[in-house]
Amino acid sequence: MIPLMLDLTGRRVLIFGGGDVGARKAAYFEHETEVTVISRSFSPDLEGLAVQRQEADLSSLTDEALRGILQGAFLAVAATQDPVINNRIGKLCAEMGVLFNNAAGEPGDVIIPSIVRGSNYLVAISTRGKSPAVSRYLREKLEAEYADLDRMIDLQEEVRSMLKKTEPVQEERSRILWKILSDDEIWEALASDYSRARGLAIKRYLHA
Ligand SMILES: C[C@@]1(CC(=O)O)c2cc3[nH]c(cc4nc(cc5[nH]c(cc(n2)[C@H]1CCC(=O)O)[C@@](C)(CC(=O)O)[C@@H]5CCC(=O)O)C(CC(=O)O)=C4CCC(=O)O)c(CCC(=O)O)c3CC(=O)O
Ligand SMILES: NC(=O)C1=CN([C@@H]2O[C@H](COP(=O)(O)OP(=O)(O)OC[C@H]3O[C@@H](n4cnc5c(N)ncnc54)[C@H](O)[C@@H]3O)[C@@H](O)[C@H]2O)C=CC1
Repeated sequence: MIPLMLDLTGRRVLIFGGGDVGARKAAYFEHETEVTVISRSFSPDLEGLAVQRQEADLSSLTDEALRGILQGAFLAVAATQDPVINNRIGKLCAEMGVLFNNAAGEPGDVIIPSIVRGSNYLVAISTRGKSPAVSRYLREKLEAEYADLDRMIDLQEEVRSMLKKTEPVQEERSRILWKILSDDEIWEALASDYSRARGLAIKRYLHA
């Protein structure tokens, strides 16, 4: 398996099963595209999410009826607690070319990762399905360790464009950017005062 960053605009995502896990998966896609949750009951966690609901008892639906629901979908998530139902949806998705994520049952062709995000970056973490708790653990570590990453990216972007005008040698530009990334004092300053961090970077590495 390999990671891809997807633009889901205009693609339909379906979540089968509206329990706590279905609600978490729905929240994952909520701001990206149109999401419909199909279930016979709906968790309170779904309240306030911008998702459509469709009430249905999946075990009483024929394959033909399920195919009708899946028609035109880009990705489906099976999140009922019944692996038989989930796997059945997976089989139909495979036939129809719909991407499939299985929250409980035989793995589909998509894994939902843990995500660390800022306005300038996106990190997706997976253990290839072996230990979701480790994915979450790693996400929390990264969030704590790199709380100022957004500001470092801003600083790198700024210095990088300054260097392009003033430093003709590419290796030298790269060396300076790495120096800034490796400077603990600049990271420390970024936590509270961007302009001080920026000043330090310029003084130490651009006018050296
Ligand atoms: C394969 C995968 C399929 C998929 O859903 O795509 C899957 C499967 C299963 N997870 C289960 C349990 C837990 N899942 C979590 C948490 C998350 N699970 C997520 C993804 C994935 N979970 C995919 C693999 C990801 C990877 O490759 O690492 C995350 C990353 C994303 C998200 O869901 O949003 C999200 C963390 C988000 C965050 O906080 O950053 C926790 C921890 C917690 O909640 O504290 C627990 C309890 C502890 C534990 O069991 O580890 C069980 C039931 C096991 C049982 O019955 O005992 C199954 C089914 C099974 O294993 O059969
Ligand atoms: N992939 C993941 O990240 C995780 C997966 N799990 C597993 O995911 C499964 C779901 O967990 P929860 O959401 O906590 O369970 P839950 O029991 O709270 O929710 C299941 C939902 O599926 C619906 N449902 C079940 N059978 C149905 C049917 N025949 N027709 C229509 N709707 C139906 C129920 O109405 C309910 O809304 C469990 O097997 C759990 O072990 C658990 C934790 C994380």
